[in-house]
Amino acid sequence: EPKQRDMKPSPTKDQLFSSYVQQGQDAMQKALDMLTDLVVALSNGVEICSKVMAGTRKVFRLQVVLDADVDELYDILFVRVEEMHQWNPSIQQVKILQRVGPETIITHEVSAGTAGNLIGQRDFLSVRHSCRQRSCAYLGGAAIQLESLPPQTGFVRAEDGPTCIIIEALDEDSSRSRFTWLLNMDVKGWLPTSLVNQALPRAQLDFTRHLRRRLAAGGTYCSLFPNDVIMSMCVVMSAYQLPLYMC
Ligand SMILES: CC(C)CCC[C@@H](C)[C@H]1CC[C@H]2[C@@H]3CC=C4C[C@@H](O)CC[C@]4(C)[C@H]3CC[C@]12C
Repeated sequence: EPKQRDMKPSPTKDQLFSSYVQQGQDAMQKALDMLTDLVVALSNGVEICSKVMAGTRKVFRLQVVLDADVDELYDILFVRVEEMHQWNPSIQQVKILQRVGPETIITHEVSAGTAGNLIGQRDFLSVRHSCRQRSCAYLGGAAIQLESLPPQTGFVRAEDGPTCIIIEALDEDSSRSRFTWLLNMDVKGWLPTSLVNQALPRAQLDFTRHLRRRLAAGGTYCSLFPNDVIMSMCVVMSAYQLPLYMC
């Protein structure tokens, strides 16, 4: 009876938080399990690993070696996740809504509706869980629902997850890492499957390209102005004969 359901006490903060941690851990485990029995295909010379899950959803695995150690990648991808839009034009915003604990956060993400994005703008509500180990880090995530942030008009609420990213130090050179990302996304909306299945691996490649550029810029990366903008500012400022330290 609806009346009785209304009377159910709402969960306490502790109960809520431990359920978020649990959802994050479950997502990570589910996503890790999905990484088996992938099918390799070649698309325009790019190797794409995928498999079709129950139903029609296709999941994609991207695996690359990056020029960064596990700490740096963990820092960029988890600790400073809110800065992601500064180096990744596919993302408009990542906002941490709630810090559930040192390893678990609730995030709201908005993708950019840029020209290269065949799918259009989406927003996501996720629980993200991380597990930092000596020579590797795991980042897991799943879509969640929050009464405080229901799907907004004008936005298509998509679902990212269960998903995971595995960052492992290379045995032969721990200043480099193997980056494995399982993308398992329901983009929602009425779109042909073939278009979605083309756009998703492309979004993964784009992400990697931007991440590589961010890593190459390293510690000198300026969050407010990309390097090329700084250079042109220097040119303009020196034209006005401003002291160079102001550049
Ligand atoms: C194809 C269209 C709809 C979407 C394109 C943008 C996609 C690729 C973007 C939107 C939000 C993004 C996610 C936002 C937050 C995180 C948490 C971080 O710890 C690892 C990266 C990860 C998991 C991002 C991966 C890339 C992502 C899924």
